[in-house]
Amino acid sequence: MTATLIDGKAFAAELRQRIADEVTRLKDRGITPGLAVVLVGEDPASQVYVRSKGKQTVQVGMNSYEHKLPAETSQEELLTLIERLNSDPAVNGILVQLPLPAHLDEAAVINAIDPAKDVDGFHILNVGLLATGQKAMVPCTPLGCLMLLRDQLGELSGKRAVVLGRSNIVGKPMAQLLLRDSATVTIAHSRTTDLPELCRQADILVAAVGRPHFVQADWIKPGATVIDVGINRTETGLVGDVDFAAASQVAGAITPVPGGVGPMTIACLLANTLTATARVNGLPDPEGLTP
Ligand SMILES: NC(=O)C1=CN([C@@H]2O[C@H](COP(=O)(O)OP(=O)(O)OC[C@H]3O[C@@H](n4cnc5c(N)ncnc54)[C@H](OP(=O)(O)O)[C@@H]3O)[C@@H](O)[C@H]2O)C=CC1
Ligand SMILES: Nc1nc(=O)c2c([nH]1)NC[C@@H]1CN(c3ccc(C(=O)N[C@@H](CCC(=O)O)C(=O)O)cc3)C=[N+]21
Repeated sequence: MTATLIDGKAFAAELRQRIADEVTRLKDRGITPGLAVVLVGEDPASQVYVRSKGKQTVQVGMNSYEHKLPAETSQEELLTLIERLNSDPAVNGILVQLPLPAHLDEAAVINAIDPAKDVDGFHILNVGLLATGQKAMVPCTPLGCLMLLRDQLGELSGKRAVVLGRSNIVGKPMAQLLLRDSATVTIAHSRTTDLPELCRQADILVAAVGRPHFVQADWIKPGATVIDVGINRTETGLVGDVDFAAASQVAGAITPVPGGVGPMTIACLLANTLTATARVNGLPDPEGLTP
């Protein structure tokens, strides 16, 4: 069997087009959404993402504000910037690129962001709102994965889903979204026993582990839908957490790396910025951009 390729790049391009159309409508009312991205330090991979985010923000007609701070920035300086962005009406979304340098308190920084501008959905208020089924800002990567899964499968209700990874930015919110769609969800991690056997029961397998080619073809239930979140840089280039070549002979549908979840993450960041802008202006949520 050869799996259907889930084209995240094309899906993300369509999503950005819809966002651009909505931005045009907002601009007619005198509203231009603005996204502020804060990068502390000079991590080369982070610089690439931030540049790419800034470019796509402008392409959909939004204002992009980039704040690049030196690696030695103090907690106080960073919090002062966040306070300034919180009270700036031109800024509708704030993203602080993670990971932060070790001397900074990541949780304190995230929780200092106005929850209404928290387009990453990492603030404890948004985490709690999502967990209790209330209107939240939803983390971009899991939201992008959910969109791809719904597009591929239609209905997720009753499906068995296994999420590999329990991070606050991918694994846990992914599990919450799948649960909200009434999938039967198992979260696996480094202490999980009999991982291959567990994965073989999954109709939906989401891999967010951060290890190249970790998921083997014989862990996959024939016909399953496989979402590969992993971004791993190796000598042979960018690879996911799934052994793609072998897995695509077993899976029913699978995302590639690159060109799968990655582009969806950035498109969903713009979607969240649009949603935040609509909400702060008392407008209804834009159609199809929220779970
Ligand atoms: N495409 C995109 O847009 C994005 C991609 N990523 C990528 O996704 C991947 C995961 O990211 P993130 O969640 O931040 O990573 P983390 O390192 O925070 O979490 C990794 C998770 O994988 C688990 N894990 C590690 N080793 C094993 C193992 N041998 N067996 C089972 N579970 C294991 C860890 O378990 P434990 O908790 O027990 O340690 C942990 O829960 C990375 O490759 C990252 O680059 C991340 C964000 C966005
Ligand atoms: N506050 C915060 N929010 C994030 O959402 C966040 C973060 N910090 N820190 C880092 C991770 C990682 N991440 C990616 C975004 C896009 C691609 C992406 O577009 N990838 C392309 C390839 C890009 C390339 O070639 O390097 C693809 O998969 O096709 C990947 C990874 C967001 N993250």
